[in-house]
Parts: sequence; C-alpha cells; structure tokens
Amino acid sequence: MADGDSMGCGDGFIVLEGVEKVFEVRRKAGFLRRERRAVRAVDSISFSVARGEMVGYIGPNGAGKSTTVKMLTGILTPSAGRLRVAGIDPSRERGRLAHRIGVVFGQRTTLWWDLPLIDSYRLAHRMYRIPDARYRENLDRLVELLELGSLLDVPVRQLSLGQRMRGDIAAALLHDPEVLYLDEPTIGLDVVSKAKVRGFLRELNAERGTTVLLTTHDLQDIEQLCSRVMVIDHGRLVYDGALAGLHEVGEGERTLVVDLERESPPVEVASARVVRVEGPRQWLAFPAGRSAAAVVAELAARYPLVDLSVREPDIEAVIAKMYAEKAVS
Ligand SMILES: Nc1ncnc2c1ncn2[C@@H]1O[C@H](COP(=O)(O)OP(=O)(O)OP(=O)(O)O)[C@@H](O)[C@H]1O
Repeated sequence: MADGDSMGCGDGFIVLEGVEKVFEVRRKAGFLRRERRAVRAVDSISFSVARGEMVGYIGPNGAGKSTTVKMLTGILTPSAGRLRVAGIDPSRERGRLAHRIGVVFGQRTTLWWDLPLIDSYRLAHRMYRIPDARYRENLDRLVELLELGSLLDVPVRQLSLGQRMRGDIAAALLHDPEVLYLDEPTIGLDVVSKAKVRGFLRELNAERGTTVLLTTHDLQDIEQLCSRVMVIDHGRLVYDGALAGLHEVGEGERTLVVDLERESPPVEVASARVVRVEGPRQWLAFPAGRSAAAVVAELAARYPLVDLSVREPDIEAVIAKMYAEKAVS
C-alpha cells in the first residue's frame, strides 16, 4: 500500500493503527542453557497526529517511547499493525521519508565532533541534496533564530551542551522537514538554554506549521509547548488528550489557600483536609474533580475568611501518582 489516506484515518499526518513491537531476548538460564523471552515494548498502539500539531509523548523509563520513535523513523519495523508518516511506510521507504522528517536526540549528537559546526551543515546540504538557494535561506534563518552566528567555526566538541543542542536542532531542520521528532531536547540544559530551545520550537511550529512529536521527562517542556499529550506505560497508550485532562485521570488534588482573620488551629471541614498552616494562612487539599465552591461554602459558614485562591495540582505530582498507581495494579 502506498498511501496513508487509504488507511481511512482522515487527515492524520502520523497514523498508527494497532502497532506492536516485540523483541526476542535471550537470557542465560543456567549452564549452557539459554532462554528465549519476548519483550512487548509497544503493545497495540493507535493514534493519529494531524499536520501542524505539537504533541508530547511521555512515560516512565522503559515504557516504549524510543521504540515508537524508532518505528516512526523507519529504524525499526513494527511486529504488527500499520504505520504511516506523511503517507509513507517508514520501514519500507526509510530513504524517502528521511527527506520529510527531522530527528533530534538530546543525548546523542548527529554533528561531527571534531569539525567546525558549519561543516556538519555543509554535509547535510549535500546529503539531503538541498537546493543551494534554499540551503542558504534556511541556514541564515536558523543561525539567526538559534543564535549560532558566533559558533559556526567552532569545533562541535568545544560547544556547551546548550549550544550543541541548538546546533543539532538546526541540523535537523536544514532540509525543511514537515515533521520533527525530539527526544529529550532540553535534557541537561540550564534554564536560559531551555527557554531558548522552547521559544524556538514554538516559533517553528507557529511559522512553518511543522508537526512536532516531543519525548521528554521535563514536564515543563510539555506544559509550555504541547496542548496534547500522550502517555505510554508498559507499551500501552494510557492517555491521549489535553494536558489539563491529565489532572482528572491522575485524580490529583487541588489546593485551596485561605487567609483567615487571625492565626488559628487547623480548620475542620468535611470536604477537604488541611495540609499546611503558616500564621493565618492555611492550605486545604481536596479532590481535583470536585468543585471548589462546596469547600469554600463550608469554610465560609464556619470561619471568618479574608482571602482565598485555588491552586491546580502540580502536573508532575499527578503523573507521578498515575505511574505509581499503574505499577501497583
Ligand atoms: N533492541 C532491543 N532489544 C530488546 N529489548 C529492547 C530493545 N529496545 C528496547 N527494548 C525494551 O523495550 C522496552 C521499551 O524500551 P524503550 O527504549 O522504547 O523505552 P523508553 O520509553 O524510550 O525508555 P527511556 O525513557 O528509558 O528512554 C524496554 O523494556 C526495553 O528494555
């Protein structure tokens, strides 16, 4: 089959239907005896990403994120299911797909370590057969946006982690890919470098409509860049939706911060529990799915309130809880 549209998935640009990847691993099981075991790294995953979407793909270590990305780039062939990126079957037409996608691995560089940065770009120019005018235009734009001007003649090994990451991102975008896979793009970066990378990605998505699939352990990346998030755990997709909806899935707690008229012992209400007291200020936790109005009404009826505010659950806490629950079940 040549075309992704024939899969009946509408305008999906990245489409997975029941995709699986099973690895055969051999283990020593005694003297001269080896045992074969199947590891189901990706277990019947289906999703569809529209052109121009920016999606977070998250999950604990060993969940199957890298395996999914490797199948999307064509490095690995799925054991079952169907997969298309821009209408292309990645493992069958890896070369053709390479012109349409860009890949950045935070922990691995694709740049030539001992050569000046610009040499890696010249190589990409030839490798991807980018027309000269387009190469120049893209290079100028990326150098400006990623602030690489003073770094082009510096050997890659002398670059800081943040500089190298920006260099890698530029390398992945010189050929104008429609899709960008980012694997931990801000790992190990300082706050300023993280902000630069995130700012650039937002601009890229807004200006060029580049579709972005972002794998990260840094949930601020997701909060600042993605309106949709997919959570994978033990090879299965356990959540696909808005970031805000994760609060409900994780059944996190919201916090009501109240200022009483004067310092007092922890307040007593049925709908919430006090988790902290500091002078006249008290913090009350209540289930995220419940309305704050009931808690406020109960409090106001019994205590003199000066001020109050509601804090949403910390997304990291919600996801940590979600993983913990999965591990127990
Ligand atoms: N080539 C391989 N051979 C055998 N097992 C593998 C192979 N690659 C991955 N696995 C196994 O598949 C599962 C998923 O691994 P994967 O690297 O996709 O997880 P991940 O979500 O990317 O994890 P991390 O966040 O640690 O990078 C793990 O149990 C891993 O040990």
